[in-house]
Amino acid sequence: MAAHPALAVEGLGFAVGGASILADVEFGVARGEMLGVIGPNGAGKTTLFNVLSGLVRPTAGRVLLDGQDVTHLAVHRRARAGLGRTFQTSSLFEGLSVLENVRLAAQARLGGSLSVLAFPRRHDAATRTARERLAEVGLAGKEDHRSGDLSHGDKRKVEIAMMLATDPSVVLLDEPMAGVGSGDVGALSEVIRGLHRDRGTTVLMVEHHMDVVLGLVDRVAVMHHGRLLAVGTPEAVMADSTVQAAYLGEPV
Ligand SMILES: Nc1ncnc2c1ncn2[C@@H]1O[C@H](COP(=O)(O)OP(=O)(O)OP(=O)(O)O)[C@@H](O)[C@H]1O
Repeated sequence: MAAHPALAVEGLGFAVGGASILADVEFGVARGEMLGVIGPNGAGKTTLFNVLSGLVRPTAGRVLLDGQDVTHLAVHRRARAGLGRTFQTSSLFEGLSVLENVRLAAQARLGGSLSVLAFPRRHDAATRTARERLAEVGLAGKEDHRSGDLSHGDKRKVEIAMMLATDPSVVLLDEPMAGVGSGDVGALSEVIRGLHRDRGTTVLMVEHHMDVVLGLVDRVAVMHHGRLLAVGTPEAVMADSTVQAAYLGEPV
């Protein structure tokens, strides 16, 4: 058992204009664990992810990555420390091929010298990484497709491959099933399951498809009005009367 959770938040709060958007949010995610974050619309899930990834600075509390306080680190420095993120809306360059999109992410990771001599080697290494990550998400054979022509499900897989190309140890998936056709949900769920099972990546996932979340995660955190209502196994959380009350009138 590692000494520190892979990711933890302590006393997290975010207030703006007198409104409390997040308050006293506190939980830890163990290395290799998959945690789902659920809650009714407006509960604060996206804000929480924005605070975790560094897009939003909390007004109280701390974010710890492998025990290290990253609360004041900028997005790119957090990414370099091993935190990956996908967004609710697509972040692909639609006019580029599938391979080119993932290669760009891999190149960003490899970074380094801009020397003309070093460039071809880095380009080759990035291409190799991109092909491997695409195979991992089940897109081998689609490398040359134009990204904009893909189904929503395949676009999501490209985004996951891009994130994997940066070699993250903790990933934040923000509504990975948003806009994905029902026929693609199963395949995408398997890709997410693979992140966790095959790579041992620590995963936090916000997702509205309750059956998807409950079928994938080890534990669920339920948010309501900016607070953490409950954290536990899917069975325990869904049996919790306060959670049921929060969802009253909403399909669970
Ligand atoms: N910077 C901000 N200024 C003012 N209000 C904000 C700000 N950020 C978020 N909010 C408000 O905080 C609440 C929580 O928003 P958030 O998007 O985090 O919820 P959510 O759980 O992700 O909702 P959804 O499920 O609809 O995506 C909303 O009422 C939102 O309007």
